[in-house]
Amino acid sequence: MSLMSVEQLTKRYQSATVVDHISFQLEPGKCVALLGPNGAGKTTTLRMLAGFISPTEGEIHFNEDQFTYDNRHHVGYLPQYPVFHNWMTGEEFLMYVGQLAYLSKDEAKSKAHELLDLVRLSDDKQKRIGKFSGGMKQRLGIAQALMHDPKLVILDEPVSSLDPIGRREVLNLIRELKKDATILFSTHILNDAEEVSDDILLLNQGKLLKQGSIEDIHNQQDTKTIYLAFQDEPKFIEERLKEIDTVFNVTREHRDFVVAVHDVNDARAQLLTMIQSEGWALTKFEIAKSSLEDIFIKAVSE
Ligand SMILES: Nc1ncnc2c1ncn2[C@@H]1O[C@H](COP(=O)(O)OP(=O)(O)OP(=O)(O)O)[C@@H](O)[C@H]1O
Repeated sequence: MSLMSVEQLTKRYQSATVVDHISFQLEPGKCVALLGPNGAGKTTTLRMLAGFISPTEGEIHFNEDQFTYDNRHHVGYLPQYPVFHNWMTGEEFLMYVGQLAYLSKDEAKSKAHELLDLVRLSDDKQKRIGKFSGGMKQRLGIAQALMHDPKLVILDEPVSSLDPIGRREVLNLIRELKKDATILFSTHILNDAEEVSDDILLLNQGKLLKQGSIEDIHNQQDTKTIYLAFQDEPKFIEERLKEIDTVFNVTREHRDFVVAVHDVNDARAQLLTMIQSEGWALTKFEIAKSSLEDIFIKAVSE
């Protein structure tokens, strides 16, 4: 059963529709990347899901069997530009956030220590936040989003402003968090999405262009390429490969035959059957994936 269902979610500002009837479900335990170019509507979507702004139309439901009241109790949120009290220490800040979430002082202290440990800031817990690096602040921001044990953790561009080291630290942390929580994070860095997320939502001009697992989205591409190489080049190989229905083009790249196909699963089965029955000595069989960047650019430009 899904953790959250979003139906026809829409946000209009005056005449501008910035989120346009988007529908999707978030499955528990998944890490989902919300992708889209600048101005696509990512922050607006995340702020509606977190309960900070109201939709103009549409609905957001948490699984009703588990939750019955205000969604905000179940969502932890890291804004794109988090603001801290720089004169506080990391520990003080987390305890303050915990008390705002109705934890007792003792509960807040113990949760703060647990999370400082998780985000690897225990050694810096007495340091003023003003002296933190960008990566440390972002990790503290993630810790504050977890203080009330939310079911869903929403992170708005958690790595975009960080240097490579800070980025790596936060990506590692997301990878760890996804063992226990459902995570939805926005980014326009496609490698990051590919590296840590299970599913993606691709938003452009307020519309959801693609959604699903990264693997499914790769597989949905219209065409695919399979690279083949053989120990000894079989005779009339190009003509023979073109006999397969789903193969629509064969070209050469050095020793490789580059086989363009419509349906990769079909092509794999038929190519391997042909190669085996002909006894051709195969030395390479490689399915080239379109990168997420290719898919993103194609979807947005269409
Ligand atoms: N309060 C508002 N009033 C009017 N327009 C708004 C408001 N908030 C956002 N917008 C507009 O909605 C559109 C989507 O903005 P949003 O911040 O959600 O995009 P985004 O995908 O998060 O972009 P970025 O990657 O640049 O942060 C933009 O055109 C923005 O100008």
